[in-house]
Amino acid sequence: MRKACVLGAGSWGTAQALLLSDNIDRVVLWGREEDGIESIKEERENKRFLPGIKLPSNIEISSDMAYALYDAELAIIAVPAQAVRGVVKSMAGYLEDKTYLVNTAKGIEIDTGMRMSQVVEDVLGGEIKSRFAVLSGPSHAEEVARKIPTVVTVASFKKETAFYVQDAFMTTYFRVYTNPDVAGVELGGALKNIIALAAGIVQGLNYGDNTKAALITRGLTEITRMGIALGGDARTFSGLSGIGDLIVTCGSRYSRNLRAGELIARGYSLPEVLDKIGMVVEGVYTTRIVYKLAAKMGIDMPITQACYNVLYEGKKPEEELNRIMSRQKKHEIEEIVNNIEGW
Ligand SMILES: NC(=O)C1=CN([C@@H]2O[C@H](COP(=O)(O)OP(=O)(O)OC[C@H]3O[C@@H](n4cnc5c(N)ncnc54)[C@H](O)[C@@H]3O)[C@@H](O)[C@H]2O)C=CC1
Ligand SMILES: O=C(CO)COP(=O)(O)O
Repeated sequence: MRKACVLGAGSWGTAQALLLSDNIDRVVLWGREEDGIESIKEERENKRFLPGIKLPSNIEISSDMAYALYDAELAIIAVPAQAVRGVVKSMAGYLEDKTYLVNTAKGIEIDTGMRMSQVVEDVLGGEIKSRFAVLSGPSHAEEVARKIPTVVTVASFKKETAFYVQDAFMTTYFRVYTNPDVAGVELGGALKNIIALAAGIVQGLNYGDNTKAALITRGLTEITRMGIALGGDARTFSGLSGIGDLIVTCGSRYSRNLRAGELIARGYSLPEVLDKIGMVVEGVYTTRIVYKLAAKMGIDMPITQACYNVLYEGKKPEEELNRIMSRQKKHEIEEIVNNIEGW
């Protein structure tokens, strides 16, 4: 009998348990007791994070990490990025040699600037790399749980691991592509959340579709610039985990980062916004660390800088937008100009 476990009983963890339960005999959804594990167990529904979706009988609910990981061929990490190190530390004693480990958190560790694969390796050691993968792409829990066609990417250092994870997740409504570019896939998923916050801010200010389209497009330029500098392949940012995720997160009514930006533009303070959303808003943390990394590395990231100023320096969104619009004139794509003599 095949067994998998999902660590993190929020919206994405619950949606992934549902997804895996279509392909794998037993799925254990693990969460902390304070996350209402007992009521999820009794009601067969995660009313707080994924209301309206009943959990099938092959999903077990547990707050016992040893039980969740025992004999599992696959373990999924689905907690906020800043909690990944702690969760990986607590699973270390129970993770079996045969278990594949897949991270789905989209973020960068604030204290270290590490990507999630680096955090996992830092805790578990280099041997984990051959069994590790990252799953990312445009995929809101609310739609996946309703079996709405969704397409994502799995990246791994090892081809066989990527193929294994692809098979484990693929269903008629969930299609998975493979990609060897772990850094690129991770960075696309993390950096798009900053742009989603900015898109929410312009939406909240009642600017039009022109502004949003410009922000998405220039946001992709910014993501790609930093993504390459941190080790990603430029082509990955034109894929599902790059522009794909950017499109969904800047347009979907389910996007937490987009909604958070909107509330900020309407004058709510950051703590009020986080309280109102009630789920993790990864872009708030990613903005902080990426702003610092960009300054340290000398990388031009005007949208990230504007987000940082609004979130952490008390600057007015309208003024930040004005500042971006009136920067010095530029070519759209430097690389094209550099290759044409006389330009
Ligand atoms: N919700 C979605 O549609 C998607 C979310 N993701 C990513 O998945 C990650 C988790 O997001 P969501 O499930 O949406 O967040 P959420 O806010 O819905 O749930 C997070 C869960 O993790 C738990 N948690 C927090 N700290 C913990 C810790 N130290 N130990 C154990 N559990 C802890 C929370 O109590 C909560 O149950 C994020 O990085 C997000 O970007 C990725 C793709 C889609
Ligand atoms: O990454 C996600 C969907 O792919 C979820 O993040 P948001 O809810 O901010 O869009």
